[in-house]
Amino acid sequence: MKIFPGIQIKQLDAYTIEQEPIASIDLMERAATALTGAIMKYRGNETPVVVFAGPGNNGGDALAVSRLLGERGYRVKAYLFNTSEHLSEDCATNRDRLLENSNVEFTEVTSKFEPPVLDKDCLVIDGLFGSGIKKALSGGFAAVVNYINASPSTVVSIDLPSGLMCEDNTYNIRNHIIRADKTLSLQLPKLSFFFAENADYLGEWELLDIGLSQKGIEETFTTWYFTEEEDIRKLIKPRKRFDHKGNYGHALLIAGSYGMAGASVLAAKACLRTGAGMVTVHAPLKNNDILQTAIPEAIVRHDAHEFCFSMPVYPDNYTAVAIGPGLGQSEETATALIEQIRLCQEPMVLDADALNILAVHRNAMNSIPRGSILTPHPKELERLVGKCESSFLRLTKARDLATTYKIFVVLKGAYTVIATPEGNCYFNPTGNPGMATAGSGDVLTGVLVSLLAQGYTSEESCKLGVYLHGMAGDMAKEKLGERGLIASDIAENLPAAWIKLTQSID
Ligand SMILES: NC(=O)C1=CN([C@@H]2O[C@H](COP(=O)(O)OP(=O)(O)OC[C@H]3O[C@@H](n4cnc5c(N)ncnc54)[C@H](OP(=O)(O)O)[C@@H]3O)[C@@H](O)[C@H]2O)[C@@H](O)CC1
Ligand SMILES: Nc1ncnc2c1ncn2[C@@H]1O[C@H](COP(=O)(O)OP(=O)(O)O)[C@@H](O)[C@H]1O
Ligand SMILES: [K+]
Repeated sequence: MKIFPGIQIKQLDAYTIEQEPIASIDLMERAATALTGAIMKYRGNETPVVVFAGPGNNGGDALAVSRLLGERGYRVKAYLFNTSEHLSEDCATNRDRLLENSNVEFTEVTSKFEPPVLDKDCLVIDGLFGSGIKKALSGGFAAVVNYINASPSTVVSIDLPSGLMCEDNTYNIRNHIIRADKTLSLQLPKLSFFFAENADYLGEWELLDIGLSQKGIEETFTTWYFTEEEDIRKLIKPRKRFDHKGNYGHALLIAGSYGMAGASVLAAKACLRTGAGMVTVHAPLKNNDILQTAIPEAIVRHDAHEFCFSMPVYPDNYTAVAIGPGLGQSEETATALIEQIRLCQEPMVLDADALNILAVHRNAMNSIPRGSILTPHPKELERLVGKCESSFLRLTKARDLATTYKIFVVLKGAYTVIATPEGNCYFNPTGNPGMATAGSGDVLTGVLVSLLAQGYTSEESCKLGVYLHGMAGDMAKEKLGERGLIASDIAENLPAAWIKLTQSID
Protein backbone atom coordinates (compact mmCIF):
# COMPACT_ATOMS: atom_id res chain seq x y z
CA MET A 1 0.00 0.00 0.00
CA LYS A 2 1.33 3.42 -0.93
CA ILE A 3 1.77 6.29 1.49
CA PHE A 4 1.46 9.76 -0.04
CA PRO A 5 2.37 13.23 1.18
CA GLY A 6 -0.59 15.55 1.93
CA ILE A 7 -0.13 17.46 -1.31
CA GLN A 8 -0.42 14.29 -3.39
CA ILE A 9 -3.53 13.21 -1.48
CA LYS A 10 -5.17 16.41 -2.67
CA GLN A 11 -4.14 15.65 -6.26
CA LEU A 12 -5.52 12.12 -5.96
CA ASP A 13 -8.75 13.57 -4.65
CA ALA A 14 -8.94 15.83 -7.73
CA TYR A 15 -8.00 12.95 -10.06
CA THR A 16 -10.81 10.77 -8.64
CA ILE A 17 -13.30 13.61 -9.04
CA GLU A 18 -12.32 14.04 -12.68
CA GLN A 19 -11.83 10.40 -13.71
CA GLU A 20 -14.67 8.58 -12.00
CA PRO A 21 -16.30 11.13 -12.46
CA ILE A 22 -17.86 12.15 -9.17
CA ALA A 23 -18.75 15.58 -7.84
CA SER A 24 -16.47 16.76 -5.05
CA ILE A 25 -19.41 17.08 -2.66
CA ASP A 26 -20.46 13.49 -3.44
CA LEU A 27 -16.95 12.23 -2.70
CA MET A 28 -17.19 14.02 0.64
CA GLU A 29 -20.57 12.35 1.23
CA ARG A 30 -18.96 8.97 0.48
CA ALA A 31 -16.20 9.71 3.00
CA ALA A 32 -18.78 10.86 5.56
CA THR A 33 -20.84 7.71 5.04
CA ALA A 34 -17.78 5.52 5.67
CA LEU A 35 -16.86 7.60 8.74
CA THR A 36 -20.41 7.41 10.10
CA GLY A 37 -20.44 3.62 9.69
CA ALA A 38 -17.18 3.31 11.64
CA ILE A 39 -18.39 5.68 14.38
CA MET A 40 -21.64 3.72 14.74
CA LYS A 41 -19.63 0.54 15.24
CA TYR A 42 -17.54 2.30 17.88
CA ARG A 43 -20.39 3.87 19.91
CA GLY A 44 -24.18 3.32 19.84
CA ASN A 45 -26.73 6.12 19.49
CA GLU A 46 -27.20 6.40 23.27
CA THR A 47 -23.83 8.24 23.25
CA PRO A 48 -24.08 12.05 23.13
CA VAL A 49 -21.88 13.39 20.33
CA VAL A 50 -20.13 16.76 20.10
CA VAL A 51 -18.58 17.63 16.74
CA PHE A 52 -15.86 20.24 16.20
CA ALA A 53 -15.57 21.28 12.55
CA GLY A 54 -12.92 23.48 10.96
CA PRO A 55 -13.24 25.70 7.88
CA GLY A 56 -11.77 23.28 5.29
CA ASN A 57 -12.82 19.93 3.92
CA ASN A 58 -11.98 18.14 7.15
CA GLY A 59 -14.67 20.34 8.71
CA GLY A 60 -16.92 19.54 5.74
CA ASP A 61 -16.55 15.83 6.49
CA ALA A 62 -17.36 16.50 10.15
CA LEU A 63 -20.54 18.45 9.33
CA ALA A 64 -21.72 15.72 6.95
CA VAL A 65 -21.02 13.14 9.67
CA SER A 66 -23.07 15.27 12.12
CA ARG A 67 -26.04 15.21 9.75
CA LEU A 68 -25.76 11.46 9.10
CA LEU A 69 -25.44 10.62 12.80
CA GLY A 70 -28.44 12.89 13.50
CA GLU A 71 -30.45 10.96 10.92
CA ARG A 72 -29.49 7.73 12.69
CA GLY A 73 -30.86 8.80 16.04
CA TYR A 74 -27.74 10.23 17.73
CA ARG A 75 -28.02 13.42 19.82
CA VAL A 76 -25.49 15.67 18.11
CA LYS A 77 -24.15 19.13 18.89
CA ALA A 78 -21.98 20.55 16.11
CA TYR A 79 -19.66 23.57 16.26
CA LEU A 80 -18.28 25.06 13.06
CA PHE A 81 -15.29 27.37 13.55
CA ASN A 82 -15.58 30.03 10.88
CA THR A 83 -13.48 32.74 12.47
CA SER A 84 -11.89 34.01 9.28
CA GLU A 85 -15.25 33.94 7.47
CA HIS A 86 -13.95 31.67 4.77
CA LEU A 87 -15.18 28.13 4.32
CA SER A 88 -14.21 25.65 1.61
CA GLU A 89 -17.04 25.21 -0.88
CA ASP A 90 -17.95 21.71 0.30
CA CYS A 91 -17.75 22.75 3.94
CA ALA A 92 -20.22 25.59 3.23
CA THR A 93 -22.55 23.21 1.37
CA ASN A 94 -22.53 20.81 4.30
CA ARG A 95 -23.23 23.65 6.71
CA ASP A 96 -26.28 24.55 4.62
CA ARG A 97 -27.39 20.91 4.49
CA LEU A 98 -27.04 20.71 8.25
CA LEU A 99 -29.08 23.87 8.79
CA GLU A 100 -31.88 22.30 6.77
CA ASN A 101 -31.80 19.36 9.15
CA SER A 102 -33.25 20.37 12.46
CA ASN A 103 -32.30 17.59 14.86
CA VAL A 104 -28.61 18.58 15.10
CA GLU A 105 -27.89 21.42 17.51
CA PHE A 106 -25.65 23.58 15.32
CA THR A 107 -23.50 26.60 16.26
CA GLU A 108 -21.36 28.59 13.86
CA VAL A 109 -18.56 30.20 15.83
CA THR A 110 -17.38 33.44 14.24
CA SER A 111 -15.84 35.15 17.24
CA LYS A 112 -16.45 34.19 20.86
CA PHE A 113 -16.72 30.49 21.63
CA GLU A 114 -18.61 29.22 24.63
CA PRO A 115 -17.41 25.66 25.00
CA PRO A 116 -19.91 22.90 25.72
CA VAL A 117 -19.49 20.60 28.70
CA LEU A 118 -17.54 17.55 27.63
CA ASP A 119 -18.04 14.74 30.10
CA LYS A 120 -16.72 11.22 30.09
CA ASP A 121 -19.76 9.67 28.42
CA CYS A 122 -19.55 12.02 25.52
CA LEU A 123 -17.99 11.26 22.14
CA VAL A 124 -16.07 14.12 20.56
CA ILE A 125 -15.63 14.09 16.79
CA ASP A 126 -12.56 16.07 15.82
CA GLY A 127 -12.92 17.52 12.34
CA LEU A 128 -10.99 20.75 12.83
CA PHE A 129 -8.13 20.10 10.42
CA GLY A 130 -6.94 17.19 8.36
CA SER A 131 -4.38 16.77 5.62
CA GLY A 132 -4.55 20.44 4.61
CA ILE A 133 -2.78 21.79 7.69
CA LYS A 134 0.32 23.79 6.85
CA LYS A 135 1.68 25.06 10.17
CA ALA A 136 1.28 24.43 13.88
CA LEU A 137 -2.09 25.45 15.34
CA SER A 138 -2.15 28.62 17.40
CA GLY A 139 -4.55 31.13 19.01
CA GLY A 140 -8.20 30.12 19.27
CA PHE A 141 -7.71 26.76 17.55
CA ALA A 142 -4.94 25.83 19.96
CA ALA A 143 -7.28 26.78 22.82
CA VAL A 144 -10.02 24.50 21.45
CA VAL A 145 -7.51 21.66 21.11
CA ASN A 146 -6.41 22.19 24.72
CA TYR A 147 -10.01 22.21 25.88
CA ILE A 148 -10.78 18.91 24.12
CA ASN A 149 -7.56 17.32 25.35
CA ALA A 150 -8.29 18.35 28.94
CA SER A 151 -11.76 16.77 28.84
CA PRO A 152 -12.49 13.19 29.91
CA SER A 153 -14.45 12.54 26.68
CA THR A 154 -13.54 9.91 24.12
CA VAL A 155 -12.18 11.53 20.96
CA VAL A 156 -12.42 10.27 17.39
CA SER A 157 -10.39 12.19 14.82
CA ILE A 158 -11.37 12.40 11.19
CA ASP A 159 -8.50 11.59 8.83
CA LEU A 160 -5.80 12.65 11.29
CA PRO A 161 -5.73 14.28 14.71
CA SER A 162 -6.12 18.04 14.19
CA GLY A 163 -2.78 19.78 14.39
CA LEU A 164 -0.76 16.71 13.36
CA MET A 165 1.05 17.16 10.05
CA CYS A 166 0.98 14.36 7.50
CA GLU A 167 4.76 13.97 7.45
CA ASP A 168 7.23 16.03 9.43
CA ASN A 169 6.27 17.02 12.98
CA THR A 170 9.81 17.79 14.17
CA TYR A 171 9.05 21.44 14.81
CA ASN A 172 5.31 21.17 15.47
CA ILE A 173 3.85 22.45 18.77
CA ARG A 174 2.93 19.21 20.45
CA ASN A 175 0.51 20.69 22.97
CA HIS A 176 -1.55 21.97 20.07
CA ILE A 177 -2.37 18.58 18.63
CA ILE A 178 -5.55 16.62 19.43
CA ARG A 179 -5.01 13.47 21.44
CA ALA A 180 -7.45 11.05 19.86
CA ASP A 181 -8.55 7.68 21.17
CA LYS A 182 -9.23 6.61 17.62
CA THR A 183 -8.29 8.02 14.23
CA LEU A 184 -10.42 7.15 11.23
CA SER A 185 -8.19 7.89 8.29
CA LEU A 186 -9.38 8.12 4.71
CA GLN A 187 -8.14 5.51 2.22
CA LEU A 188 -4.38 5.62 2.85
CA PRO A 189 -2.18 5.97 5.93
CA LYS A 190 -0.12 9.12 6.42
CA LEU A 191 3.63 8.93 7.03
CA SER A 192 3.36 10.45 10.52
CA PHE A 193 1.30 7.42 11.65
CA PHE A 194 4.48 5.33 11.70
CA PHE A 195 6.45 7.47 14.12
CA ALA A 196 6.67 6.63 17.84
CA GLU A 197 6.23 10.19 19.08
CA ASN A 198 2.85 10.47 17.33
CA ALA A 199 1.31 7.32 18.77
CA ASP A 200 -0.38 9.12 21.68
CA TYR A 201 -2.10 11.58 19.32
CA LEU A 202 -3.40 8.94 16.95
CA GLY A 203 -4.70 6.37 19.40
CA GLU A 204 -5.77 3.31 17.43
CA TRP A 205 -5.95 4.09 13.74
CA GLU A 206 -8.08 2.54 11.08
CA LEU A 207 -8.30 3.08 7.33
CA LEU A 208 -11.64 3.64 5.62
CA ASP A 209 -12.04 2.90 1.94
CA ILE A 210 -13.60 5.93 0.25
CA GLY A 211 -13.05 4.68 -3.29
CA LEU A 212 -10.25 6.97 -4.41
CA SER A 213 -9.17 6.06 -7.95
CA GLN A 214 -7.06 2.87 -7.94
CA LYS A 215 -5.58 3.93 -11.27
CA GLY A 216 -4.65 7.28 -9.76
CA ILE A 217 -3.03 5.52 -6.80
CA GLU A 218 -1.09 3.18 -9.10
CA GLU A 219 0.14 5.99 -11.33
CA THR A 220 1.14 8.37 -8.55
CA PHE A 221 4.81 8.19 -7.63
CA THR A 222 5.88 7.69 -4.04
CA THR A 223 8.88 6.37 -2.16
CA TRP A 224 6.90 5.31 0.95
CA TYR A 225 4.99 2.05 1.28
CA PHE A 226 3.13 0.10 3.95
CA THR A 227 3.70 -3.63 3.40
CA GLU A 228 0.68 -5.92 3.15
CA GLU A 229 0.51 -9.68 3.51
CA GLU A 230 -0.30 -10.22 -0.18
CA ASP A 231 2.95 -8.41 -1.14
CA ILE A 232 4.86 -10.86 1.04
CA ARG A 233 3.12 -14.03 -0.10
CA LYS A 234 4.14 -13.26 -3.68
CA LEU A 235 7.82 -13.41 -2.70
CA ILE A 236 7.81 -16.91 -1.25
CA LYS A 237 9.60 -19.58 -3.30
CA PRO A 238 8.11 -23.08 -3.33
CA ARG A 239 10.09 -26.14 -2.18
CA LYS A 240 10.30 -28.91 -4.73
CA ARG A 241 9.98 -32.65 -4.25
CA PHE A 242 13.60 -33.48 -5.15
CA ASP A 243 15.26 -30.58 -3.35
CA HIS A 244 18.09 -31.34 -0.96
CA LYS A 245 19.83 -29.24 1.67
CA GLY A 246 22.25 -27.91 -0.91
CA ASN A 247 19.37 -26.10 -2.58
CA TYR A 248 18.69 -24.01 0.51
CA GLY A 249 22.10 -22.55 1.06
CA HIS A 250 24.76 -22.58 3.70
CA ALA A 251 24.68 -19.59 6.05
CA LEU A 252 27.71 -18.44 8.00
CA LEU A 253 26.99 -16.68 11.24
CA ILE A 254 29.81 -14.86 13.00
CA ALA A 255 28.40 -14.05 16.40
CA GLY A 256 28.65 -14.40 20.15
CA SER A 257 31.75 -13.50 22.17
CA TYR A 258 32.39 -15.23 25.50
CA GLY A 259 29.46 -14.40 27.80
CA MET A 260 27.24 -13.64 24.80
CA ALA A 261 26.94 -17.13 23.33
CA GLY A 262 23.17 -16.75 23.60
CA ALA A 263 23.16 -14.25 20.75
CA SER A 264 24.70 -16.83 18.41
CA VAL A 265 22.37 -19.56 19.65
CA LEU A 266 19.29 -17.41 19.00
CA ALA A 267 20.46 -16.29 15.58
CA ALA A 268 21.48 -19.82 14.52
CA LYS A 269 18.22 -21.31 15.67
CA ALA A 270 16.26 -18.64 13.81
CA CYS A 271 18.39 -19.21 10.72
CA LEU A 272 17.57 -22.92 10.74
CA ARG A 273 13.89 -22.33 11.56
CA THR A 274 13.70 -19.98 8.57
CA GLY A 275 14.78 -22.78 6.29
CA ALA A 276 18.49 -22.53 5.49
CA GLY A 277 19.95 -25.86 4.34
CA MET A 278 23.00 -25.57 6.59
CA VAL A 279 24.28 -23.19 9.23
CA THR A 280 27.82 -22.73 10.42
CA VAL A 281 28.47 -20.64 13.49
CA HIS A 282 31.94 -19.17 13.79
CA ALA A 283 32.58 -18.63 17.49
CA PRO A 284 35.37 -18.28 20.05
CA LEU A 285 36.72 -21.57 21.38
CA LYS A 286 35.15 -21.14 24.78
CA ASN A 287 31.63 -21.12 23.30
CA ASN A 288 32.00 -24.50 21.59
CA ASP A 289 30.21 -26.65 24.16
CA ILE A 290 27.31 -24.26 24.56
CA LEU A 291 26.70 -24.09 20.82
CA GLN A 292 27.07 -27.83 20.23
CA THR A 293 24.64 -28.55 23.02
CA ALA A 294 22.09 -25.84 22.33
CA ILE A 295 21.85 -26.35 18.56
CA PRO A 296 23.01 -29.77 17.43
CA GLU A 297 21.87 -28.96 13.87
CA ALA A 298 24.55 -26.26 13.47
CA ILE A 299 28.20 -26.73 12.53
CA VAL A 300 30.59 -24.91 14.84
CA ARG A 301 33.76 -23.38 13.48
CA HIS A 302 36.31 -22.23 16.00
CA ASP A 303 38.11 -18.95 16.18
CA ALA A 304 41.70 -19.15 17.41
CA HIS A 305 40.74 -16.75 20.17
CA GLU A 306 39.18 -18.20 23.30
CA PHE A 307 36.89 -15.29 24.00
CA CYS A 308 36.14 -13.25 20.91
CA PHE A 309 36.10 -13.07 17.12
CA SER A 310 39.62 -12.39 15.85
CA MET A 311 40.02 -14.44 12.68
CA PRO A 312 38.20 -13.50 9.46
CA VAL A 313 36.61 -16.39 7.57
CA TYR A 314 36.91 -16.99 3.82
CA PRO A 315 33.35 -16.56 2.70
CA ASP A 316 33.55 -18.62 -0.50
CA ASN A 317 32.19 -21.80 1.05
CA TYR A 318 29.03 -20.06 2.21
CA THR A 319 26.04 -18.67 0.38
CA ALA A 320 25.52 -15.80 2.83
CA VAL A 321 27.29 -14.28 5.81
CA ALA A 322 25.90 -12.46 8.85
CA ILE A 323 28.02 -10.84 11.49
CA GLY A 324 27.43 -8.92 14.68
CA PRO A 325 25.07 -10.30 17.35
CA GLY A 326 26.91 -10.43 20.69
CA LEU A 327 30.23 -9.96 18.89
CA GLY A 328 31.79 -7.52 21.36
CA GLN A 329 33.89 -4.55 20.33
CA SER A 330 37.43 -5.47 21.36
CA GLU A 331 40.30 -4.23 19.23
CA GLU A 332 41.01 -7.69 17.73
CA THR A 333 37.35 -8.02 16.86
CA ALA A 334 37.22 -4.60 15.21
CA THR A 335 40.28 -5.44 13.08
CA ALA A 336 38.85 -8.83 12.15
CA LEU A 337 35.47 -7.33 11.30
CA ILE A 338 36.98 -4.78 8.95
CA GLU A 339 38.96 -7.52 7.22
CA GLN A 340 35.87 -9.76 7.10
CA ILE A 341 33.88 -7.03 5.36
CA ARG A 342 36.71 -6.55 2.88
CA LEU A 343 36.78 -10.30 2.13
CA CYS A 344 33.04 -10.48 1.50
CA GLN A 345 31.97 -9.67 -2.06
CA GLU A 346 28.32 -10.66 -1.82
CA PRO A 347 25.56 -8.95 0.19
CA MET A 348 25.94 -9.70 3.90
CA VAL A 349 23.97 -8.94 7.07
CA LEU A 350 25.56 -6.55 9.58
CA ASP A 351 23.96 -6.18 12.99
CA ALA A 352 24.55 -5.02 16.56
CA ASP A 353 28.28 -4.77 17.46
CA ALA A 354 29.27 -4.91 13.79
CA LEU A 355 27.37 -1.64 13.42
CA ASN A 356 28.85 -0.19 16.60
CA ILE A 357 32.34 -0.94 15.31
CA LEU A 358 31.53 0.60 11.92
CA ALA A 359 30.33 3.73 13.73
CA VAL A 360 33.90 4.31 14.96
CA HIS A 361 35.65 2.99 11.85
CA ARG A 362 33.74 4.95 9.25
CA ASN A 363 36.14 4.21 6.39
CA ALA A 364 35.18 0.55 6.52
CA MET A 365 31.66 1.55 5.43
CA ASN A 366 33.04 1.92 1.91
CA SER A 367 34.00 -1.79 1.79
CA ILE A 368 30.49 -3.04 2.61
CA PRO A 369 29.31 -5.09 -0.39
CA ARG A 370 26.52 -3.40 -2.32
CA GLY A 371 23.11 -4.73 -1.41
CA SER A 372 24.17 -5.67 2.13
CA ILE A 373 21.63 -5.43 4.93
CA LEU A 374 22.29 -3.32 8.04
CA THR A 375 19.83 -3.82 10.89
CA PRO A 376 20.22 -0.99 13.40
CA HIS A 377 17.79 -0.15 16.18
CA PRO A 378 17.39 3.64 16.55
CA LYS A 379 20.38 3.99 18.91
CA GLU A 380 22.65 2.01 16.61
CA LEU A 381 21.51 4.10 13.67
CA GLU A 382 22.29 7.31 15.55
CA ARG A 383 25.80 6.06 16.27
CA LEU A 384 26.22 5.75 12.51
CA VAL A 385 24.51 8.94 11.34
CA GLY A 386 24.45 11.26 14.35
CA LYS A 387 21.69 12.30 16.73
CA CYS A 388 18.23 12.70 15.17
CA GLU A 389 15.71 15.13 16.58
CA SER A 390 12.66 13.21 15.42
CA SER A 391 11.59 9.97 13.82
CA PHE A 392 11.03 11.82 10.56
CA LEU A 393 14.63 13.04 10.52
CA ARG A 394 15.82 9.59 11.57
CA LEU A 395 13.98 8.09 8.61
CA THR A 396 15.54 10.67 6.32
CA LYS A 397 19.02 9.82 7.59
CA ALA A 398 18.42 6.07 7.37
CA ARG A 399 17.36 6.56 3.77
CA ASP A 400 20.41 8.72 3.02
CA LEU A 401 22.64 6.01 4.48
CA ALA A 402 20.98 3.40 2.25
CA THR A 403 21.31 5.47 -0.93
CA THR A 404 24.87 6.64 -0.20
CA TYR A 405 26.32 3.18 0.38
CA LYS A 406 23.85 1.29 -1.87
CA ILE A 407 22.76 -0.89 1.02
CA PHE A 408 19.51 -1.84 2.75
CA VAL A 409 18.95 -0.24 6.13
CA VAL A 410 16.44 -2.06 8.33
CA LEU A 411 15.56 0.45 11.05
CA LYS A 412 14.01 -1.68 13.78
CA GLY A 413 11.14 -0.95 16.15
CA ALA A 414 7.36 -0.81 15.89
CA TYR A 415 6.70 -0.52 12.11
CA THR A 416 10.28 -1.50 11.26
CA VAL A 417 11.19 0.37 8.10
CA ILE A 418 13.33 -0.95 5.26
CA ALA A 419 15.19 1.77 3.34
CA THR A 420 16.46 0.58 -0.04
CA PRO A 421 19.48 1.71 -2.09
CA GLU A 422 17.01 3.45 -4.46
CA GLY A 423 15.59 5.44 -1.55
CA ASN A 424 12.28 3.60 -1.15
CA CYS A 425 10.97 2.99 2.36
CA TYR A 426 8.76 0.04 3.33
CA PHE A 427 7.02 0.05 6.72
CA ASN A 428 6.26 -3.35 8.22
CA PRO A 429 2.92 -4.01 9.94
CA THR A 430 3.71 -7.16 11.96
CA GLY A 431 5.22 -7.37 15.46
CA ASN A 432 4.23 -6.21 18.91
CA PRO A 433 5.70 -4.68 22.08
CA GLY A 434 6.25 -8.19 23.50
CA MET A 435 9.23 -8.29 21.13
CA ALA A 436 10.92 -5.47 23.01
CA THR A 437 13.08 -8.02 24.82
CA ALA A 438 16.77 -8.90 24.67
CA GLY A 439 17.72 -11.08 21.75
CA SER A 440 14.78 -10.29 19.42
CA GLY A 441 17.17 -8.54 17.07
CA ASP A 442 19.52 -11.55 17.05
CA VAL A 443 16.61 -13.66 15.87
CA LEU A 444 16.00 -11.21 13.03
CA THR A 445 19.63 -11.46 11.92
CA GLY A 446 19.29 -15.24 11.74
CA VAL A 447 16.10 -14.93 9.70
CA LEU A 448 17.65 -12.48 7.24
CA VAL A 449 20.85 -14.43 6.60
CA SER A 450 18.80 -17.59 6.16
CA LEU A 451 16.74 -15.98 3.41
CA LEU A 452 19.83 -14.56 1.70
CA ALA A 453 21.41 -18.03 1.84
CA GLN A 454 18.29 -19.53 0.27
CA GLY A 455 18.69 -17.28 -2.75
CA TYR A 456 16.24 -14.51 -1.98
CA THR A 457 17.50 -11.10 -3.12
CA SER A 458 18.45 -8.60 -0.44
CA GLU A 459 15.24 -6.67 -0.96
CA GLU A 460 13.11 -9.82 -0.82
CA SER A 461 15.01 -11.01 2.27
CA CYS A 462 14.37 -7.71 4.05
CA LYS A 463 10.67 -7.55 3.25
CA LEU A 464 9.94 -11.23 3.84
CA GLY A 465 12.28 -11.56 6.82
CA VAL A 466 11.03 -8.56 8.74
CA TYR A 467 7.42 -9.55 8.09
CA LEU A 468 7.99 -13.19 9.08
CA HIS A 469 9.91 -12.23 12.23
CA GLY A 470 7.09 -9.88 13.32
CA MET A 471 4.48 -12.51 12.50
CA ALA A 472 6.34 -15.11 14.59
CA GLY A 473 6.33 -12.55 17.41
CA ASP A 474 2.59 -12.07 16.95
CA MET A 475 1.97 -15.82 17.04
CA ALA A 476 4.09 -16.14 20.18
CA LYS A 477 2.01 -13.34 21.70
CA GLU A 478 -1.23 -15.22 20.95
CA LYS A 479 0.00 -18.10 23.12
CA LEU A 480 2.02 -16.29 25.77
CA GLY A 481 0.92 -12.68 25.89
CA GLU A 482 3.34 -9.79 25.57
CA ARG A 483 4.89 -9.62 29.01
CA GLY A 484 6.27 -13.13 29.31
CA LEU A 485 7.43 -13.34 25.70
CA ILE A 486 11.18 -13.88 25.18
CA ALA A 487 13.31 -13.95 22.06
CA SER A 488 13.48 -17.78 21.93
CA ASP A 489 9.70 -17.78 21.59
CA ILE A 490 10.01 -15.75 18.39
CA ALA A 491 12.45 -18.30 16.96
CA GLU A 492 10.21 -21.18 18.09
CA ASN A 493 7.22 -19.61 16.35
CA LEU A 494 8.90 -19.12 12.98
CA PRO A 495 7.55 -22.49 11.72
CA ALA A 496 3.99 -21.48 12.65
CA ALA A 497 4.45 -18.15 10.90
CA TRP A 498 5.70 -19.92 7.78
CA ILE A 499 2.68 -22.24 7.85
CA LYS A 500 0.32 -19.27 8.08
CA LEU A 501 2.08 -17.34 5.33
CA THR A 502 2.24 -20.26 2.92
CA GLN A 503 -1.24 -21.65 3.54
CA SER A 504 -2.48 -21.08 0.00
CA ILE A 505 0.94 -21.70 -1.59
CA ASP A 506 2.10 -25.11 -0.30
N1 LIG B 1 -8.33 12.38 0.82
C1 LIG B 1 -9.37 12.71 0.09
O1 LIG B 1 -9.35 12.47 -1.06
C2 LIG B 1 -10.54 13.36 0.70
C3 LIG B 1 -10.36 14.22 1.77
N2 LIG B 1 -11.37 14.75 2.43
C4 LIG B 1 -11.12 15.58 3.60
O2 LIG B 1 -10.45 16.75 3.24
C5 LIG B 1 -9.46 17.04 4.21
C6 LIG B 1 -8.46 17.98 3.69
O3 LIG B 1 -9.18 19.15 3.45
P1 LIG B 1 -8.48 20.55 3.16
O4 LIG B 1 -7.46 20.34 2.10
O5 LIG B 1 -9.55 21.51 2.87
O6 LIG B 1 -7.71 20.83 4.49
P2 LIG B 1 -8.14 20.93 6.03
O7 LIG B 1 -7.33 19.96 6.75
O8 LIG B 1 -9.60 20.88 6.22
O9 LIG B 1 -7.59 22.36 6.44
C7 LIG B 1 -7.64 23.43 5.51
C8 LIG B 1 -8.20 24.64 6.17
O10 LIG B 1 -7.47 24.89 7.34
C9 LIG B 1 -6.81 26.15 7.26
N3 LIG B 1 -5.54 26.00 7.94
C10 LIG B 1 -4.50 25.22 7.59
N4 LIG B 1 -3.53 25.25 8.50
C11 LIG B 1 -3.98 26.08 9.48
C12 LIG B 1 -3.44 26.54 10.70
N5 LIG B 1 -2.24 26.16 11.11
N6 LIG B 1 -4.17 27.38 11.47
C13 LIG B 1 -5.39 27.77 11.04
N7 LIG B 1 -5.94 27.38 9.89
C14 LIG B 1 -5.26 26.55 9.12
C15 LIG B 1 -6.74 26.46 5.79
O11 LIG B 1 -6.69 27.84 5.62
P3 LIG B 1 -5.85 28.46 4.38
O12 LIG B 1 -4.45 27.96 4.56
O13 LIG B 1 -6.48 27.93 3.16
O14 LIG B 1 -6.00 29.91 4.58
C16 LIG B 1 -8.06 25.84 5.31
O15 LIG B 1 -9.13 26.69 5.59
C17 LIG B 1 -8.94 15.68 4.56
O16 LIG B 1 -8.22 15.66 5.76
C18 LIG B 1 -10.23 14.90 4.64
O17 LIG B 1 -10.83 15.05 5.92
C19 LIG B 1 -12.74 14.33 2.13
O18 LIG B 1 -13.60 15.38 2.26
C20 LIG B 1 -12.97 13.73 0.79
C21 LIG B 1 -11.88 13.07 0.13
N1 LIG C 1 6.97 -2.44 19.96
C1 LIG C 1 7.42 -3.25 19.00
N2 LIG C 1 6.64 -3.57 17.95
C2 LIG C 1 7.10 -4.35 16.96
N3 LIG C 1 8.34 -4.90 16.95
C3 LIG C 1 9.15 -4.63 17.96
C4 LIG C 1 8.75 -3.80 19.04
N4 LIG C 1 9.78 -3.71 19.90
C5 LIG C 1 10.79 -4.44 19.39
N5 LIG C 1 10.42 -5.00 18.22
C6 LIG C 1 11.26 -5.82 17.33
O1 LIG C 1 12.16 -6.60 18.10
C7 LIG C 1 13.49 -6.52 17.56
C8 LIG C 1 14.40 -5.86 18.61
O2 LIG C 1 15.70 -5.78 18.10
P1 LIG C 1 16.90 -5.15 18.92
O3 LIG C 1 16.52 -3.82 19.45
O4 LIG C 1 18.11 -5.25 18.08
O5 LIG C 1 17.00 -6.15 20.16
P2 LIG C 1 18.25 -6.95 20.74
O6 LIG C 1 19.46 -6.09 20.50
O7 LIG C 1 17.96 -7.09 22.19
O8 LIG C 1 18.30 -8.23 20.04
C9 LIG C 1 13.39 -5.72 16.27
O9 LIG C 1 13.22 -6.58 15.18
C10 LIG C 1 12.14 -4.89 16.50
O10 LIG C 1 11.52 -4.52 15.30
K1 LIG D 1 -9.14 15.96 12.20
